[in-house]
Amino acid sequence: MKMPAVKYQKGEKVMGRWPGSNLYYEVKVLSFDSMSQLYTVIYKDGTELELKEQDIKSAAGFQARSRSRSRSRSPGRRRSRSRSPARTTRRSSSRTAAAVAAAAITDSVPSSRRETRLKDTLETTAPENNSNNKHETLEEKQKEENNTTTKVYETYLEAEPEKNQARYNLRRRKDDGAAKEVTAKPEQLEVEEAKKAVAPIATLTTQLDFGGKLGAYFWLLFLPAWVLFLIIQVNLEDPSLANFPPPLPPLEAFLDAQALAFVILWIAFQAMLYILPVGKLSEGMPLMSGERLKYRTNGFFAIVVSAVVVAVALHQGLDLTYIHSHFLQLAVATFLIATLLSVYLYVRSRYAPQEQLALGGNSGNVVYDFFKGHELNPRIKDFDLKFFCEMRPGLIGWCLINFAMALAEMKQQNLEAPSNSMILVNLFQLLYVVDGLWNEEAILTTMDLMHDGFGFMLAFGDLVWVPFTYTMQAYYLVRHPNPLSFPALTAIVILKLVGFYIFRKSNSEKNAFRRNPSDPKLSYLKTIPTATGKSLLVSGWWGVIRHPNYLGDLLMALAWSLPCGFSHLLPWYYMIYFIILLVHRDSRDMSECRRKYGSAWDEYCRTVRYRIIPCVY
Ligand SMILES: NC(=O)C1=CN([C@@H]2O[C@H](COP(=O)(O)OP(=O)(O)OC[C@H]3O[C@@H](n4cnc5c(N)ncnc54)[C@H](OP(=O)(O)O)[C@@H]3O)[C@@H](O)[C@H]2O)C=CC1
Ligand SMILES: CC(C)=CCC[C@@H](C)[C@H]1CC=C2C3=C(CC[C@@]21C)[C@@]1(C)CC[C@H](O)C(C)(C)[C@@H]1CC3
Repeated sequence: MKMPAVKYQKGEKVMGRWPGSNLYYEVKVLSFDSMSQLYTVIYKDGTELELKEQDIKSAAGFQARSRSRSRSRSPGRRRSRSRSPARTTRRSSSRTAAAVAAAAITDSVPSSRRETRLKDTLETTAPENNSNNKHETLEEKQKEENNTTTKVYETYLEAEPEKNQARYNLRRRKDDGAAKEVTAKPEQLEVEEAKKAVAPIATLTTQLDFGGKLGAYFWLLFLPAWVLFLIIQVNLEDPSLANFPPPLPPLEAFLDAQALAFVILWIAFQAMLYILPVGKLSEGMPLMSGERLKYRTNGFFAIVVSAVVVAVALHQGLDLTYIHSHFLQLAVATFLIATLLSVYLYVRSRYAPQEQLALGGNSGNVVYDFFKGHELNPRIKDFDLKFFCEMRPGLIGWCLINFAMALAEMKQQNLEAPSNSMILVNLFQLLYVVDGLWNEEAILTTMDLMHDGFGFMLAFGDLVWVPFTYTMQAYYLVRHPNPLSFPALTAIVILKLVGFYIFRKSNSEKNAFRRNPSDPKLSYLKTIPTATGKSLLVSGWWGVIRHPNYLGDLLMALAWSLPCGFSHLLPWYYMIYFIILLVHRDSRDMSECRRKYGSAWDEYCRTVRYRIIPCVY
């Protein structure tokens, strides 16, 4: 069989396209892999990538074309015609190819800097294929108008993020040691290569979160103990810390077969609602492999059906105050289930294919990996365990428990209706959950779904922590009434609504942008392109602070604790925990984004200086 000729030879200097952009840089061909039909090239900054032939142009042809086209262009353009990437580097020797790509900035940078950067973009653009021609026409226009500049350029980049992902090997060849050899048939190569492109490498996780291996031991013991402590302490007549430690109930009081049966029934019921072919099938964000998973986003339907079923059961004489009187046993039963689930998740993560693993959770330490979780989207057929656990039994269970606490309060305090404080806590948290389920699709662009492995931390968090500690305010109010004056009530409601508005608007803005960056409704937003092909919002909510959604969430958390008054610290536990959680989450996210977006992220951080509270933090 005659082998096709290799177009570019080893050592040859050619122009290689930078992944996710239309920028071409001088690169040297290192090798050609006839199996995958990919060239390994090295950029001037030392980056080694694998490129397809169509993303390489011969240097001579590239310059000739640039020159002839430049002649017919504006003087500004002509002046720069012979500029090579090398010259770009000379002007600012520290700028790498990645940095230049990332710095093809938007309207947000001061105009002088913008011009300089725009030049980089224009001068290195190749005119070869149709899309490039389209690009170029747009650029010409931009140059003439000189005000919308790279916005158009960027829209073009963003229009094809998946294509970009599939076409480049973003993995540095230098790190390639652990990659498997390609043994697939030629027709499979395209897909296999796309998968290989950004698949995580089977290296050990070295950067450990949550206090590392020792931290994992600590959290594994502390988190369940803290839940038990809260439940026992808050139920004391005087839950103040002066009564710490609370008297421990006898061991047999922790376990209750009936409570376990209720929990299993509840989870099974939610699982049944989840798999019903009702509601939208939403697409998740592209995975490392380029694939997009489908999720049944019928959470709102699930909570409505659950409410109807609970109402019918109440009508039939079900005593929901059982939840209050057996809170401890229900929590222990749920903890057992979460632990079993985590063991299952740990075991299956050991057998999961490379491309389905999260970056973390592979430290080699069983306890740490069990705690952190390693498989990104563990599924049984189409049943997504992480999505289900995060959005259903715990979240809807939270509302059920709150409602049960309102009934228990009426029973305990001989009331005809729940107190105002209890009503506020119930309504506020119901709004939070219903909103989360109504906008269920938005969870697909959050950190948990996109980056974190599913292990004990999330399984326990979703199934135990959320329903049994987020309900602490309602649980507290059952035995510790806190009457509210009308002005206090009004102020708390306003605070909740302001927080909710910020939370919802900012989450929706990011979600809409991530789903369709070229959505005309978002065209007013300024963005920073990054070398990955994705952009970062730098105006709108995400231009005010780096985590506007956290700010809204924190204001809401404040509104949930205020109805409990200031007599005790425990109903404020959620507020304190949430500040710690979000500050830690923000720093985790910062490191992750810096790793992903490099200098573009630094540019974002320089532009948007504050993390969660404007002008403060
Ligand atoms: N009640 C609770 O217990 C909890 C509630 N939450 C809430 O859940 C929601 C989701 O939170 P979380 O997942 O932590 O984080 P975010 O929804 O804020 O997601 C962070 C990701 O958003 C993307 N991003 C960051 N900055 C920008 C930008 N400028 N432009 C575009 N995209 C950007 C990045 O991902 P990429 O670039 O890869 O798309 C980043 O990794 C929040 O509202 C939070 O308050 C969170 C934790 C607990
Ligand atoms: C201490 C410990 C075990 C922490 C685990 C953290 C989890 C409890 C939280 C991580 C992210 C969460 C989110 C929600 C609930 C809490 C957990 C699971 C969330 C589902 C609540 C409802 C919101 O509308 C939300 C969908 C935005 C939110 C997403 C993140």
